[in-house]
Amino acid sequence: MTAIEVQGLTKRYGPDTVVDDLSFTVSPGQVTGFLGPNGAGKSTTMKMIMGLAAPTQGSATIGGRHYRDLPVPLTEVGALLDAGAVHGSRRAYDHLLALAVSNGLPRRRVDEVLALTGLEGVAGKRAGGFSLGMRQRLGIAATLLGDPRVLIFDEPVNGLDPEGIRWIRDFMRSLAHEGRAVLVSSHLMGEMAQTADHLVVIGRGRLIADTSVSEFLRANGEGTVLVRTSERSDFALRLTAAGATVREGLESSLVVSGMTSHEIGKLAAYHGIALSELTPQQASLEDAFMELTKDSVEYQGAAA
Ligand SMILES: Nc1ncnc2c1ncn2[C@@H]1O[C@H](COP(=O)(O)OP(=O)(O)OP(=O)(O)O)[C@@H](O)[C@H]1O
Repeated sequence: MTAIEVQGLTKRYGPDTVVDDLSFTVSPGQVTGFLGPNGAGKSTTMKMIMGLAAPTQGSATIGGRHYRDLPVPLTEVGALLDAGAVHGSRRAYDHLLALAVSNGLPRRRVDEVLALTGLEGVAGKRAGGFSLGMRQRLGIAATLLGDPRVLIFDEPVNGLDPEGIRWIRDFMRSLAHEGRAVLVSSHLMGEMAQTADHLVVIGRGRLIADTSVSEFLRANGEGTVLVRTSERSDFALRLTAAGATVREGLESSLVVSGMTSHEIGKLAAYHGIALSELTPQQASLEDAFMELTKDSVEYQGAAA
């Protein structure tokens, strides 16, 4: 069953439509990256999924039910929407215990989630003294108390150092490998490309792209090679015959996919064709993302 289903979801605040007829699904067993520039409506969408904001129109369901109809929500869905939401004076263990008890969950889950998130050593310490990375881990531990099949994280790597980012990324992936559905928001394409299997991209509250990461990478130039030669049409035919896909690039260049630059160089040598350029293209995902969301960002800028 689809883990999260968002259908025609719309949120208006006064005259502003911040989420606009949004539909997408989040499937089990994968990390779905929820991407969009600042102010695109990601947090608002997540809040509506979690029953923290009421949709103006449309619906968001978890395992086929609205959040408000889940008998024990923590056992179905865990969400980290704001890592700062922990009382600084509370000890990590007590924070988790209070959540477990108030949700009717067994005490042993507290020890289990502390171990899962590598916080056993600091269980007795006050959260106020935690680094941002530790607070994020504590927030993630809380989402796992009810062992839910669905997890939602809003910008979990914001402000973390590379080690913290790496830990969160690996953890999200392991949760998905266990068959859980993981929805994680970010405004950084590069980060998502390394973490997610699937991407849902929004701008100005509207759906811009709903695609697998591999498809996105393919469509945005990863693995192409720029080739220049005076024997352009001849070499294009040779490349196509060898199984490559060739299209025209700027200034009489060829953009080749499906072959490495090494293979292309060897093919040229074999046919005695001189190349004046042979350059593997570094796909800039951030560029592709900016291009994709350009209109929504420009709108934001003009409105600000
Ligand atoms: N309670 C509210 N009342 C009025 N406007 C709101 C409210 N909450 C959010 N907004 C507006 O809705 C838009 C979308 O905000 P949202 O926080 O969902 O975006 P986001 O994609 O999560 O961005 P960010 O990465 O900056 O958090 C913004 O323009 C924001 O100002």
